[in-house]
Parts: sequence; structure tokens; C-alpha cells
Amino acid sequence: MLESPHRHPARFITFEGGEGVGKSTQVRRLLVNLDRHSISAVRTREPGGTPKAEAIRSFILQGRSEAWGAGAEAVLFAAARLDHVNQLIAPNLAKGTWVISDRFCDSTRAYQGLTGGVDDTLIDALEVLALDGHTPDLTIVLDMDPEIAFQRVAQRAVEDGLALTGDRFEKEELDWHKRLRQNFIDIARNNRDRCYVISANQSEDAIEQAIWELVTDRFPELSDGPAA
Ligand SMILES: Nc1ncnc2c1ncn2[C@@H]1O[C@H](COP(=O)(O)OP(=O)(O)O)[C@@H](O)[C@H]1O
Ligand SMILES: Cc1cn([C@H]2C[C@H](O)[C@@H](COP(=O)(O)OP(=O)(O)O)O2)c(=O)[nH]c1=O
Repeated sequence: MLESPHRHPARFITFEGGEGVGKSTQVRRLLVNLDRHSISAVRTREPGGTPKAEAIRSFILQGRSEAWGAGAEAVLFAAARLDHVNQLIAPNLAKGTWVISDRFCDSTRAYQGLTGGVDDTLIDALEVLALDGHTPDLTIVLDMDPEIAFQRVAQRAVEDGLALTGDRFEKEELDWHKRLRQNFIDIARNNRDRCYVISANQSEDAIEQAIWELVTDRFPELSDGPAA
């Protein structure tokens, strides 16, 4: 494997959590901070990230797979992930570029597994298949009350003059989102070496700072300061 200019392997970081907790916002901010430290990084998302995976994303989020059930959907998310790993994640890491993904495998475990009732055995097997050894080096779980997250999303839609339509999963009831929140906490507890929970109920700047402290603590090569 090639190494980054800092002579450390490129890192793979994922963001997880419920709807509207600020994942995309913080992924963008992390990219800016990495750039300031001369780390080359790509931003990606799931489901999606490659043309084939984006095709699966549209199919699922438009609700066309809903009748197939959570098990088949878990397989579809994994099929998208397999392409994403093979075509984007692995090649970038191999050439020394960090990869920052807005959602990854923990979303399948939280949504289709713990919430959708798909058996752990299938979720585990799909994870082995799709990741092909590319377990994230760090997973940041953004955590907050879903009611507040929805208010943020609604507020922004009003400000932008947009209708609040919502995809398949955004249309679920509040209780469903509360269970989902707990699922992400449980996943983090079961993967303490990889997952860190950060409160998303803070200003964007405060969350960014908490994430940067975590990332620099985890990857000491970043503490060298910005490259000249
Ligand atoms: N810390 C924050 N405080 C207030 N609003 C926020 C914060 N972070 C993000 N937002 C706003 O909340 C909405 C959802 O954020 P977004 O990053 O798209 O979340 P996600 O990717 O988790 O769905 C956006 O309108 C965004 O501007
Ligand atoms: C990656 C992944 C996403 N999802 C769901 C979570 C979201 O509801 C949706 C992705 O839509 P997206 O618009 O990216 O949601 P958000 O902005 O909240 O991150 O797909 C799964 O159910 N399983 C998965 O494996």
C-alpha cells in the first residue's frame, strides 16, 4: 500500500447517526480541516458514491424496494457498498487519499438490522462480503434528539423556500427515529475501539472542534500541524 506524505497509511472515516443530525455538514468541515493539514481526502456517501451504487440509492429511496422487505433491502445496500468499496474506497486508500463517508455499514445494522428486524447473521455476512476487510479506522456517531433534528431540517426548508418532501425513511414516525437513535448508541457501545459518539446538539463550530480533537487524538500524524 502506498503511504500519505505523512508516512502513515490513508485513513477511512465514517459518519453515522439519524436523519438531519448534521453528518453532511460535518463531513464537509472535516474535509476543510484535513486540507489545511495537507491531507488529501475524498468525500463520499452511502447509499451511493459510485454510479452503480447511486442507481441502487434512487431505487431504494424512491420506495421501490419497500415491498421486498428489510432483508432484501439489506442485500441491496450491501450490493451498493461492494461497488463503492471496490471502485472508490479501496483505490483511494491504496493511493494514499483519505476517505470520508457520510454513512456506511453501521447504517445497515441500525436501519435494516436492529430496526428492520433482519437477523444479525445476515447483517454480519453482508458486512464481511461488502467491506472485504475495509473496516473504517474511525466512526463518528452524531447523536441528538430526532425531534430537534427534524426542526432543523424543517427550518432550513422554510428558509430555502423548499417543500419538505422526505424520502422513504424520513417519513417514518418519531418513535421509529427514537429507536434508531438508540440503535446507533448500542452499535457504538459494541464497537468501542472504532466508534465515538459526539453530541450533535451543539453549534456547528463546537461539533467541528470536538470532531477535530477526536481525529487528531486518534491519528497523531495530524498533530504535526499544517504543512508549510
Ligand atoms: N449544529 C447545527 N446546528 C444547527 N443546524 C445545523 C447544525 N448542523 C447542521 N445543521 C442544519 O441541519 C440540517 C441538516 O444537516 P445535515 O448536515 O444535512 O444533516 P444530515 O447529513 O445528518 O442529514 C441542515 O439544514 C443543516 O444546515
Ligand atoms: C447506507 C444506508 C442508508 N440507509 C438509509 C438512511 C437514510 O434514511 C437513507 C439515506 O438517505 P440520506 O438522504 O443520505 O439520509 P441522511 O441525509 O439522513 O443521511 O438511507 C439505510 O437504511 N441503510 C443503509 O445501509
